[in-house]
Amino acid sequence: MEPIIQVHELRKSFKDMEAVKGIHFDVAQGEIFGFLGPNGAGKSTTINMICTMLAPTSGSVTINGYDAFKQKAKVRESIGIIFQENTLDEKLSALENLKLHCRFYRVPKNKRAERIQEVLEIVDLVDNQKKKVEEFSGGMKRRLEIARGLLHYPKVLFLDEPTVGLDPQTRAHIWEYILRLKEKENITIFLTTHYLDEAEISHRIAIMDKGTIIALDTPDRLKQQVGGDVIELGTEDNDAVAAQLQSAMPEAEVKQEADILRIQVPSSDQFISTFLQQIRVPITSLNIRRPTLNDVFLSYTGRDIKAGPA
Ligand SMILES: Nc1ncnc2c1ncn2[C@@H]1O[C@H](COP(=O)(O)OP(=O)(O)OP(=O)(O)O)[C@@H](O)[C@H]1O
Repeated sequence: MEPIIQVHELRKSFKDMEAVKGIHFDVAQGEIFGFLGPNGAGKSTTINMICTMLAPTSGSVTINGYDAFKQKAKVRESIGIIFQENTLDEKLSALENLKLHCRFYRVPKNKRAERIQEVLEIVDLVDNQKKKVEEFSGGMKRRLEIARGLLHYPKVLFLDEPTVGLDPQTRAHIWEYILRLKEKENITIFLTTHYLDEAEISHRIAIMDKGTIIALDTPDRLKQQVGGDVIELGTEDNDAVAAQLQSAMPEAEVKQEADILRIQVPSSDQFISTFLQQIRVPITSLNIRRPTLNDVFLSYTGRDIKAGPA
């Protein structure tokens, strides 16, 4: 089957600043595609081009078989976008918001009522449809936005930080709804998030940095590529231990974080059997674990995903 999104040699310059430097990737139909990167990496610029909102400097994007730069209307019919900021009309009810959007997206008149109830059901808002949006909780507003993004039967849903600012329980619920809709409508999901535990849900993850895609694979394979074990060590003199470690185990990747050393090694065995005993300063904490997506992110970008621009 043809990929639903095909991005080829895509570039964008703002004056002499090249924000996107000739990137390539495909997204398969029905895939959850995670798109990660530190602030300023070029993610929004890329998404805006894919969604027809920004003209590229060069390159091509095909969505659902349509050229994103020559067949904008067709592409817009094929996609739903859930922005970070609330774009609902707070003075209207949920139902009125959805009706308005149906008109805007030209959902056929005879299908509107049925489709509205379908999407309300997916996000569990049937009983609240007559309430004004200003009376909704943050989680309910997000769910309504997701419902609205689905009204016109899009093939691809762009979710930009779908759960930002929500509490963990509401975040978990939003994900239940997103997965439910994936099951019901076999939609492709293009996801950006700064929550790496949420990115785990992706079939594949692309990591963008400084205008290029620096890694693209399944979460498991990305973690395998980082490989080995991650040791988090706190001592009373981290600087001295870091220097000692660099000469004793040159293969170890050592990063100083707030009050710990984050050490990546092919295997923790040697570290435990020899190095740990050589440390002459008191150890305050020790944790050994397998790499997480955050380690993948750190290893590729050199930054924590929650950190600001380099
Ligand atoms: N309209 C614009 N004019 C000039 N420079 C821009 C414009 N839009 C983006 N940039 C620059 O392009 C680079 C990429 O920005 P972009 O917003 O795509 O990054 P991002 O990965 O989405 O970051 P964030 O996670 O913070 O949203 C940044 O250096 C940004 O300052």
